[in-house]
Parts: sequence; C-alpha cells; structure tokens
Amino acid sequence: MILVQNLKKHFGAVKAVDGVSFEIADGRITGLLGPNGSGKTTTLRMLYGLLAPDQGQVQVDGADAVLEPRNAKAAMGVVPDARGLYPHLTARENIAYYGELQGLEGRALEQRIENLARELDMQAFLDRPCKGFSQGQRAKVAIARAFVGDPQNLVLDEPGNGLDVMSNRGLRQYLRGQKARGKAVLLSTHIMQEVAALCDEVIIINAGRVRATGSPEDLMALAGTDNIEDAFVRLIGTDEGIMA
Ligand SMILES: Nc1ncnc2c1ncn2[C@@H]1O[C@H](COP(=O)(O)OP(=O)(O)OP(=O)(O)O)[C@@H](O)[C@H]1O
Repeated sequence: MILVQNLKKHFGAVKAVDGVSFEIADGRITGLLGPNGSGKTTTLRMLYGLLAPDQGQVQVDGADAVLEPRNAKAAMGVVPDARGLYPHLTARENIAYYGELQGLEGRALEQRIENLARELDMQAFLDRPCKGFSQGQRAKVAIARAFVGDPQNLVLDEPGNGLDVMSNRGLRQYLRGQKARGKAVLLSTHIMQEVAALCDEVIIINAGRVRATGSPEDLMALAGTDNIEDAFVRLIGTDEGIMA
C-alpha cells in the first residue's frame, strides 16, 4: 500500500505538485490521469525517491520514502518515465542487476528472467546491449526489471508507451494477475481505453492538484457522462478540457 499525504514540489514559480494526497490500495489497480504538465511524473518521481518533496509524505508499506528510502524502495517496482536502463548492459544484465539488488540469484533469477522474457516477448533482444533499443524494447526491459523481484507495490509511468498491441495486452493481463495476487498497482496513462479496461480507481489531477477520485463508474456518474473520456475532460476543471 502506498500513502501520499499533502505532497508538494515547486520548480521556481511552477507549482508542479501542489498538495496531493491519495492512497494506493492493495489488490487494486489505480490510474493516475491528468493532462500534459499536470504533475503526474513529478508525483511519481517523489514516490520512488528520485525527487525530494518540498513538503508532504510518501509511505510505502509503512516505510517513509525520505526517512527510510531503502525499505520504501525495496517494497516497490518502478517503471520510470525515462526508463533509466544501463546502455552498455544487455537487457538480461539490466534485469539481473535489479533482481540481485532484491536478493534473487542463481537458477531462481535465471528462471525468472526467462519467464519474463517469454511473457513480454523479449527473447530476440535479451542478450543485446540496450544502447540503440527502440522505445518499445526499452519499455519491455524496464517493465521486466520492475517485476523481477516480485514487489508488493508497482508504480508505472506510462508503461504502455511504445508497446505494440500484443505487448500491451500482455502487460494488461500481467497487471490484472498482480492485482489478483493482492499487489498495489499505480499507473499513469493517457489511454482512456486502458483506464476503462483496467483501473478499479482513478485519480484525476490537474495543475498539481487532485480534482477527483473514484472508480471509472463513480467518475462518469459525477461528471454526468457515459464514457470515461468525457468524464475526464469535465473533471479536470477547465471548460476547454485536455487542450487547456
Ligand atoms: N525539473 C524540472 N524543472 C522545471 N520544471 C519542471 C521540472 N519537472 C517538471 N517541471 C514542470 O512541472 C510541471 C509538471 O510536470 P510533470 O512532468 O510532472 O507533468 P506530467 O503530468 O507528467 O505531464 P505529461 O503528461 O506531459 O508527461 C510542468 O509544468 C513541468 O514543466
């Protein structure tokens, strides 16, 4: 479970995250939605300890992300927006490195990587250095790396970006499997079909603030619409919607 309380991050005059609070529950898939520049990536970076908050708290299974970063990080698998692969290591080595950090080794680690490579269709490039990988190939390595240690919490920043149709289906299936096993899953996305198909809860943010939270059905009822895209446009709090 991830608890976020009154999180703030300003860059000069830009209030990127301006007092955000939410809870990512176990056994649920939660979507973080917001227009470009609304503060999603900044929020997620503070969750996985890449950025120090100006104010507020993040707790991952009870561990404070600032005060106990090792414990917080150990409980979380992340797919960051920049993917952050080591370019000179192969895909397998990138994944193995994270597995080792999480205490996996030997045959168990090898087997886990083979399984992930099969599920994500990565065999063709598993032993190539990541330098020069396509966007989809990088996304797959980052996803495998996040999953390798079987963490309780998963935080994914637009994980479907660059993935082909089959890989996106595979990812959705995988995330549903994680949810069924009681994991807490948080993903940011711009893809409304993904939200409708996958998310139990949705957090809508705009201009660094939470505008609405609830199930897709709750949000549609709140906005008085019968589809999640219209609900999103109404609930981000501008007349012009996503282009504002
Ligand atoms: N390092 C930084 N320095 C200055 N401004 C920043 C920095 N990081 C983010 N911002 C600003 O903070 C705001 C929120 O950015 P953020 O990347 O969190 O948005 P986002 O919701 O992830 O957007 P997108 O959907 O476009 O990826 C934007 O106005 C952005 O320009």
